[in-house]
Amino acid sequence: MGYRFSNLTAACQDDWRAYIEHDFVRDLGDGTLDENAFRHYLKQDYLFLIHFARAYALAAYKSRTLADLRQAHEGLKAIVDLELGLHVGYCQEWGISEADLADLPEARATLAYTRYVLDAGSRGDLLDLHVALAPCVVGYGEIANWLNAQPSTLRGEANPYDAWIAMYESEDFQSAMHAELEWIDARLADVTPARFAELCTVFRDATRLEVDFWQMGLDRTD
Ligand SMILES: Cc1ncc(C[n+]2csc(CCO)c2C)c(N)n1
Repeated sequence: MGYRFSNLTAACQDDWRAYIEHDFVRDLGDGTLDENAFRHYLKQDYLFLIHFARAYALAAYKSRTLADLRQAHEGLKAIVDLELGLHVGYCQEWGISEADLADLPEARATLAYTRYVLDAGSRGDLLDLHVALAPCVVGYGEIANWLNAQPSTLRGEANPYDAWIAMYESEDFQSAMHAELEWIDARLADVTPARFAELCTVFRDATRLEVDFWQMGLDRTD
């Protein structure tokens, strides 16, 4: 008993490192990532964000307290009112129009990951849902910090992906990540070992699906 978020990453260290230090991430950091791989990722990420917004709506439905309901509402609003708009603008800078995004076929890796999160949350409680979302929310913050610690990472105009790194290292994003960590830490503090084992499975599976999402970008698979 007395678990914390770090016990989840420790329980699936190999999968977690494979996600944080994926070749897609390394190439993005040193600026060598194939531009078409990045475009493929950006397009699929638009669909990912839409389903992620649905997951926050599911979190609202699963909330037992006003505090949890407000948190889910904030997450949903952030994606629908802010992040999707920013994403569409960012896609345009990469030559992807709104029309391209509107009739995009969903890649298998996007389908698998997003529906897995929604299913883990539907089957379980609010903690299962947050644990399924955590590789996304916490992982991208950790990736930005990991990239900044690598000597091979190139920052500024020399790297076409600099804006991507800047987004996830930003204070706004890092503080949202810490709020999520605190929420999960508080709930993990009193779960039983059997319950923790269930949550580890959810966390590991979602992490593996993040790895597949990066790989989909590199391979440009549908
Ligand atoms: C495959 C994939 N995984 C994670 C993120 C990052 N992300 C998406 S929504 C969100 C929560 C903040 O509202 C975060 C951190 C992404 N873009 N694409």
